[in-house]
Amino acid sequence: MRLVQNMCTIAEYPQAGSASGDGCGGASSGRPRLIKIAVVGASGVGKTALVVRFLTKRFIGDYERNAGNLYSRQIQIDGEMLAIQVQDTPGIQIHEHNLDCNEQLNRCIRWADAVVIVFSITDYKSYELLSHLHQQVRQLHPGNRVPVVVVANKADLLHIKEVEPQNGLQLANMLGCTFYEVSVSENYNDVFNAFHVLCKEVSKQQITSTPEKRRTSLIPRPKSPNMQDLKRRFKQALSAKVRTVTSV
Ligand SMILES: Nc1nc2c(ncn2[C@@H]2O[C@H](COP(=O)(O)OP(=O)(O)OP(=O)(O)O)[C@@H](O)[C@H]2O)c(=O)[nH]1
Repeated sequence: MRLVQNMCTIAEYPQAGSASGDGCGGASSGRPRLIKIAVVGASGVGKTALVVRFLTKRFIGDYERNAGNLYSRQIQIDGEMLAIQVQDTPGIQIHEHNLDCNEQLNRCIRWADAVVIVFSITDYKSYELLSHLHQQVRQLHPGNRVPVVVVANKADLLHIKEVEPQNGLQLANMLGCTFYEVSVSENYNDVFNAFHVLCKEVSKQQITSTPEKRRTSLIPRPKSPNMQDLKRRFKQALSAKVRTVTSV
């Protein structure tokens, strides 16, 4: 795993639509296709722990408020090597039911090909943020169905839960998102599956959209008629007609 940069420099990374950032650079340039994932959610829900667990299999037990780091790693999915960039974002605050989404967070969401929204089953407020965040993603990607996975974390802390995991599932279904209940501290496989499914979804989108673009550019345009040739053939036809008329 490689920690790329602090997210302040995120703009320096390939943007969606650029040669390596639009997912179509891999096949032609030999570079692996790039998949960019933003991990968002309230403070303390386990975003950093989730990202680090996915990338290193290790669990971080310490809590340190983070400013947002960008991690990169190559992983193989369905036989293809993909370059994954995961942006960990600072915890979001909610003020009187208004989402305090700063420009930094918006930039991360805009940058991403896919989003993981994390809440903790031990924190009802973090659950309430879920639909606000989902709305924010849809607003920042108008007309583009960016895949979103909802992760309900800290499933090992059932004795202090404030949210029924079932509620998380229902809400995720309503929003059209895939749902995963995980314990980052106890289970690596569920964490891996959540990211794996997301990467597969993005990869599928990239593959289906790219050949389409290519195909349309490869379809041979009907040749514009050669005017000289048309004139010649027209003259020929005319003179043949004239000949037929005079012979009659
Ligand atoms: N018991 C338990 N603790 C967890 C789990 N996931 C994360 N934690 C702990 O929760 C605390 C917060 O985790 P972080 O990953 O730092 O949370 P964060 O969402 O990145 O927090 P911010 O940086 O404030 O946004 C840490 O002490 C983690 O060890 C889990 O599945 N179970």
